[in-house]
Amino acid sequence: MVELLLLAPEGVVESVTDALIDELGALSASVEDADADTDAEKALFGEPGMPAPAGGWQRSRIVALFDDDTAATEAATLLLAQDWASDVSLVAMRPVQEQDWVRLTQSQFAPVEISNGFWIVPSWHEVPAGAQRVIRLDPGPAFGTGTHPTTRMCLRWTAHHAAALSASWTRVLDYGCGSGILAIGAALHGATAIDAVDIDPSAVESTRANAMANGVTVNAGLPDLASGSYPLVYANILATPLKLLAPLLSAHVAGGGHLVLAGILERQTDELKAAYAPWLTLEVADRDEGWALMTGRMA
Ligand SMILES: C[S@@+](CC[C@H](N)C(=O)[O-])C[C@H]1O[C@@H](n2cnc3c(N)ncnc32)[C@H](O)[C@@H]1O
Repeated sequence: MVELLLLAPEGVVESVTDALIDELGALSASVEDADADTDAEKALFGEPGMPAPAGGWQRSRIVALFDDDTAATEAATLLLAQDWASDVSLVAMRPVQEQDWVRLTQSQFAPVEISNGFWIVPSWHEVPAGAQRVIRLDPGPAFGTGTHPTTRMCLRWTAHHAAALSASWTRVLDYGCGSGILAIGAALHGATAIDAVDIDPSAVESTRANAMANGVTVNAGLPDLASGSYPLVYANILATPLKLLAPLLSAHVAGGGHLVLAGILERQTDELKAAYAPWLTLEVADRDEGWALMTGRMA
């Protein structure tokens, strides 16, 4: 296979990628910030709920993959002949080494130990010796493989509190379930009635599939599914939505129940504490790679 490396200004990036894929036979086209890691780099995405600081990168690096030399040459010639593409430049045309992409991807996801004997293990790996509780999970479209510190902290909290909190496992809510990993982790520690909700329908599907693959029962659906109060509520989202969701999430925590929040950077903990103060007192329960886990108990 052969790849074309192109540079394009903000205004034409979409037209270039559309033309490459729809008309010029590219097998794929990826777009990156051409100024990444330089002084010219500008932030593009803000946090959810905040306006994006810009509509696109000033200059994008586009990498388009073709079957062979002839297809790549023809595509480059046709593209660069368009008058709307006069500011697009061809930086390189180079052969791409054939790779075993499946093997390469799999090699990047190793088993993760959450706490003593509690593991997350991709389906293509042997279960490590000594593992007592195992979540079998492969990377998929939904967030939550166990490699992110926010997920790991929630699972660690689950493992450390399972024995002391057995009364809380009767009803559990995983709000923003992604892959369903927290719900599955709770089920493996004895939770029985678990609702897992997400605004993204593909996350709901992933949660259902992953729960089934792990042989546990999780009731997954869109956020409307959450109803009434739960002795234990998890929400690993991000600081801005967690602040907006404070009244709703607090209303779902039963008297004496626990709220476990993640997706919060260490510098954001005071804001979160203030947002939840009308309902409960949040404290930092764990820290990992600049992220904080905050928990609180309803009076
Ligand atoms: C960081 S992922 C967490 C996934 C998983 N619970 C974990 O701990 O790895 C956050 C998830 O929350 C979902 N989400 C974001 N905003 C939401 C909202 N307002 N209501 C429900 N789900 C939301 C996203 O679609 C995403 O799947």
